Amino acid sequence: MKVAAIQMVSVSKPDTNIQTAERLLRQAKSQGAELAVLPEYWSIMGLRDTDKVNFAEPSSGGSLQSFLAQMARELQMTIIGGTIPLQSEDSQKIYNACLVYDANGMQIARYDKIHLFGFQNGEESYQESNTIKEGDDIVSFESAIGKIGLGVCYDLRFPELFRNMGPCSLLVLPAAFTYTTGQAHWEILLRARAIENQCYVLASAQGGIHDSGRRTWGHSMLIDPWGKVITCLDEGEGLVIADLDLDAMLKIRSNLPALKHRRFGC
Ligand SMILES: O=C(O)CCC(=O)C(=O)O
Repeated sequence: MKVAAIQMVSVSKPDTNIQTAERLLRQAKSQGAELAVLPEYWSIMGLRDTDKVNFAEPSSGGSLQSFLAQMARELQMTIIGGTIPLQSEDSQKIYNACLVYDANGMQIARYDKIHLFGFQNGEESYQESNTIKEGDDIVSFESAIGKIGLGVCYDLRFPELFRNMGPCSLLVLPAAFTYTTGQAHWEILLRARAIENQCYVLASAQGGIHDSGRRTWGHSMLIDPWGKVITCLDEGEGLVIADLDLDAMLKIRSNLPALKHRRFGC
């Protein structure tokens, strides 16, 4: 199966971001992708956190959900819709939600980001819990290539989230890592998740300077179950695309059966 991760430098105008997402999804399809993932907050990343709340949709439907469903149906592709803001019980807070659509345009999974990013170093400060309501449920879904597990951005730092999904063929991570923390940790963490779970990891990022002034790290990539980076896009808009080789994954699991050697309770 050919999979693509789309990288964006989302601006403050959601309509412009929707046009960019559409163009890049069509490009992924034209290059043969059967599954594509958008980055975290692809429609609203250029906005300040407090303004993002105004774009939240009800979970029962809205224009971002219609767009994702329609693109999946038209392009006959599984679309992991990065994240979009969905309303929560608290009108001041949103869910940072990753919705998955199958090639018929049906929503088949929803994952709400569980771990909320907090960081301050004197120059930069982020506190997602001010505007985001955390999810509680670990989410994976079945596909033609086996189980696909979902995480969002900061979730990458919590290995137990992915372990608790059971063996997946592919972990997918829409993200918008900060430049500072991404430069230090992004690739290492992604490769660690691939190595310890002996599966593919597909990460779709924001990569550049946004209208809000925030700078993101980019480096969307696909990593194989041996921990090798197969393809990577440093900065700017675009996509990475590559084939998954499930036989190679099974061979790695058989040569080095670390998943079978787990000792629960030790
Ligand atoms: O974990 C990190 O260093 C960055 C996370 C992040 O930017 C986010 O979750 O929005």
